Amino acid sequence: MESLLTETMSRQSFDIFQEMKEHEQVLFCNDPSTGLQAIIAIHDTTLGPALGGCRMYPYASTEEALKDALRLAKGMTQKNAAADLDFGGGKAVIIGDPRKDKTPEMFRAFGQYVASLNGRFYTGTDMGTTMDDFVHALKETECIVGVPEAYGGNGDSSIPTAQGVINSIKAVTEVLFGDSELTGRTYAIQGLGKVGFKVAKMLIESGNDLYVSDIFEEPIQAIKDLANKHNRRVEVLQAEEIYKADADIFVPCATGGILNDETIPELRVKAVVGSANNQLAEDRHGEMLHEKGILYAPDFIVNSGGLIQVADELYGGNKERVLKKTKAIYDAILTVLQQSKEQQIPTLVVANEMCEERIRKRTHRNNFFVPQLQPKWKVRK
Ligand SMILES: NC(=O)C1=CN([C@@H]2O[C@H](COP(=O)(O)OP(=O)(O)OC[C@H]3O[C@@H](n4cnc5c(N)ncnc54)[C@H](O)[C@@H]3O)[C@@H](O)[C@H]2O)C=CC1
Ligand SMILES: O=C(O)CCC(=O)C(=O)O
Repeated sequence: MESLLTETMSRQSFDIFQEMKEHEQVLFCNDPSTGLQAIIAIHDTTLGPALGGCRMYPYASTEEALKDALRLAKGMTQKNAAADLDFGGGKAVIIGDPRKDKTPEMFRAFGQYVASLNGRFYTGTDMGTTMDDFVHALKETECIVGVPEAYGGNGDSSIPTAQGVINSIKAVTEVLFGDSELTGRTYAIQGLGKVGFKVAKMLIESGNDLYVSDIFEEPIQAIKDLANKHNRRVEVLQAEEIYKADADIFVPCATGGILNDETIPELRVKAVVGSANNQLAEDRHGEMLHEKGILYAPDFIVNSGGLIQVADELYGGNKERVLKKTKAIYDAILTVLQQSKEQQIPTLVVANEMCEERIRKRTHRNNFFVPQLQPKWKVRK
């Protein structure tokens, strides 16, 4: 907080309300006793309480963390609308190194801040956090999702997220090659974490060789071991080399902003389909991919499997319902790709319009007066 204020004062150009633009609320959480420094961003609650995961990342500055939280929260409004869920967009970021700085107390403190929002924000895992972290937060608030099955939840949300990525790859191969076969294509996977590793595993088990990259050695070793067991080959690329991989499909499953002015000219793939949130550095990069003839499957549809599962948890949890909705990601991606082809416009434009239309229609429903609900003030009958 202090560093944000210092930055704000020293750089006249930084205006927090300008940064927030259309966001409803931002909560800065500072708990020196546990070392917690977090930002909760709520973008839009027109469709319902905000729902979105919590990322832990060693941000270089508070400004960088704030920008990430704001952008991720906005993406959740789109993702909830795209998946036809009655929730709004929000996201949290914890500033710190997930490999060194986590403690149970930190997540309990985080849980208290979530509780203070009194049902305006539900959260769970994202990059750098796991279900175990949120078991601590759950002691302070019920507004936690992606809860382990042993605690009555739907369990690991990265499983349906990975399944949604696979379903999206099938839709893309249908458009590229005329069938939805996973086998016989080449894939370049960036990031072998909770989602990326599962995607890589499914692709190896379907008989594919892979290009992969990660910044840590353990997941690389684990995927090599798995590939060996299945007689498949994994070629490990340095972080920056993954963009130049001679593959059919690039599967980004790590950080955002990786499709930008520097990387797009390097891409040799036919399509980009991955779980990473906010893959496009800016919307105009969707256009750049379109002009280059690279199919871009919009991230907020591709990676909506986890959200579908955690939202379902709040309605009592039903695995069949989740599976059915996760399968529908295939149809949604296929529709976006087909419309983009027919209308000769970028896939992002089609997907954004689809979300805006849903929000417009549902905003109208939310405005409808329901007589059983008590008005906030006393009204004569
Ligand atoms: N977990 C989920 O269910 C969902 C995740 N996502 C998004 O998918 C992405 C991955 O999420 P998780 O797998 O949960 O995160 P994770 O933290 O479990 O894994 C991320 C992996 O990426 C690696 N990595 C980080 N920077 C890298 C770089 N520059 N190059 C290569 N590898 C790098 C990390 O070492 C780690 O292995 C994130 O953008 C997240 O927001 C989106 C929807 C749901
Ligand atoms: O997948 C989750 O656990 C929460 C949903 C989310 O934050 C996301 O889709 O980015």
